[in-house]
Amino acid sequence: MLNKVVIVGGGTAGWMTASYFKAAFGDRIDITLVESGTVGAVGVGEATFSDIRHFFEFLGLKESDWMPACNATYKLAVRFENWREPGHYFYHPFEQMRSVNGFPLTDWWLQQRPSDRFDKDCFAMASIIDAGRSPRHLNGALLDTPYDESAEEMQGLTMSEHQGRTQFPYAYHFEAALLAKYLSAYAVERGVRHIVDDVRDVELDERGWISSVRTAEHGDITGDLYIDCTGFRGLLLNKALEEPFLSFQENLPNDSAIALQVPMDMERRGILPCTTATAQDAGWIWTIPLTGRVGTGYVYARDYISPDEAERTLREFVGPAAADAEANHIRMRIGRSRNSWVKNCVGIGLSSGFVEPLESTGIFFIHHAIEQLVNNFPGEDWNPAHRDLYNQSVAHVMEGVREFLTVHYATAKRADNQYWRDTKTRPLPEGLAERLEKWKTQLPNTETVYPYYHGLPPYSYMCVLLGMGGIELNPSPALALSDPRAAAREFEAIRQKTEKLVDVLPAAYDYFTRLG
Ligand SMILES: Cc1cc2nc3c(=O)[nH]c(=O)nc-3n(C[C@H](O)[C@H](O)[C@H](O)COP(=O)(O)OP(=O)(O)OC[C@H]3O[C@@H](n4cnc5c(N)ncnc54)[C@H](O)[C@@H]3O)c2cc1C
Ligand SMILES: N[C@H](Cc1c[nH]c2cc(Cl)ccc12)C(=O)O
Repeated sequence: MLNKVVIVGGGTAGWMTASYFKAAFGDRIDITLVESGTVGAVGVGEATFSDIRHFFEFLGLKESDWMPACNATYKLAVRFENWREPGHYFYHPFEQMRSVNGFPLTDWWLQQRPSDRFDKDCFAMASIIDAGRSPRHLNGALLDTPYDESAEEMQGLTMSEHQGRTQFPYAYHFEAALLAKYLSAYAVERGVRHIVDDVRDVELDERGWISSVRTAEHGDITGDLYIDCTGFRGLLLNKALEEPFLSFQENLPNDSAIALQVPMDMERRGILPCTTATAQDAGWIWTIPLTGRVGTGYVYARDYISPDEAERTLREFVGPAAADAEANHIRMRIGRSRNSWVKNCVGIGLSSGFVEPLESTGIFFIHHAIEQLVNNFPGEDWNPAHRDLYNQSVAHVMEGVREFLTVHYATAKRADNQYWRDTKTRPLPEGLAERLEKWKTQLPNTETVYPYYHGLPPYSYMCVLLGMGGIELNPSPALALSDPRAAAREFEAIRQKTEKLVDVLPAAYDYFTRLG
């Protein structure tokens, strides 16, 4: 039986993989995780997709178990500030797009324009976030949505099976290092062998497959399957097996980040329950509220700004609270390994691929990769079809997200300096130019977005196009011939429902005080 797995790396990817495999296979799998005591994890990665709830569910963990341990908060959307013009913002929320008479509500919005805010008119979430509300009532009940948390048909599905069935109303923010610690305890309790040591060498057999990893103090560690979770280094996949890395930089030039962890009195500040991405002269700054601090960072392109200037900009943006915070400068490798599974090695996490964290896709990539690897787990015969299916699925997810992020820059109205002007003339991933043309005629739908599963539904594209404001969008001509009253009623219903929810939902901070 093929059941001996060696994971190299103890960041988010390593521990998510170890704990999920234990939950999936129990004692029938033998896992050793080796992580360096000297090379740290990247230490960022605090915002997620709502799908991550299936990960915790799979592990049998409740929010009340893991959230307080990880200083976690709720994320109801990404809020984009200043991408169109100074002072403008919009949300990309976790909320299903409604449709009226077969047309998405955003299409009706283009025709009726009840206000200048598509997000407030079409979604309840925008006003709930503006008011700093929790998506759960103090008794733990979810805000008023059609989502049934306990519905049987919602259990045990993979992320791609869930897509389109429902939209869970929130994701999480958490402290990456605390999550890794929490998951390591979970995995070790269930039998994962944990070795703290440096992998110095990777031994290959005569076929070029990995036969062992050589550590500094624990000798050679052997397994059947090796998971490379060594981050941007790609020690096994890219270095030992020489799998090439395909860069996305011609589309997405941001190659660096500087991160700060800023302690704050969150009771006084309050929690805005979303990730904020504020456009800057050479990139953008993320702001992520946790229960005891704010995580923030500037994602930028070195071609346009130096690391020192980026650090100055970030510190100014945060203000005096950042004075004592230590800067973590990070060089980002943007793109993907040509294949993430090569021979008996699978790269998961940053070794497999990464795009800038504009839509918080890093942990989603990891979760997706783990689900796919469990579904395609190799047998004794190493049937290459499993490997090929896996590689195809991982490539589609990363290529789709590459395209989605490029859409943000290509369609942002901001064009006030060279960085932002260049975003309009960069090469586009193959097929995107044609899709952008289609979206000018008809808002994105399942037929016209990137055609393979990549985690983002068509409504996510609608939000970005309507919010960024750089291309002209038109309502479907059919709407001029249609009865407008049902759509008008829907806008009014959303307005009323939102008003009520803002009134009755607790402040996000108060909810977490209760949870902790
Ligand atoms: C600036 C930035 C912001 C991000 N923000 C988000 C976000 O908001 N949301 C999101 O989903 N994702 C985000 N990500 C991505 C997220 O951080 C990663 O996907 C996640 O942390 C996984 O990292 P990893 O485990 O692959 O690598 P790492 O965290 O780098 O871990 C690598 C591990 O390998 C070990 N290692 C390395 N070399 C050796 C060796 N020789 N021997 C033994 N062990 C070794 C290290 O000790 C470490 O444990 C962000 C990434 C960056 C760069
Ligand atoms: N897989 C979906 C993807 C998704 C749907 N709406 C949003 C909003 C934001 Cl900010 C990120 C991702 C998604 C999910 O995670 O719900």
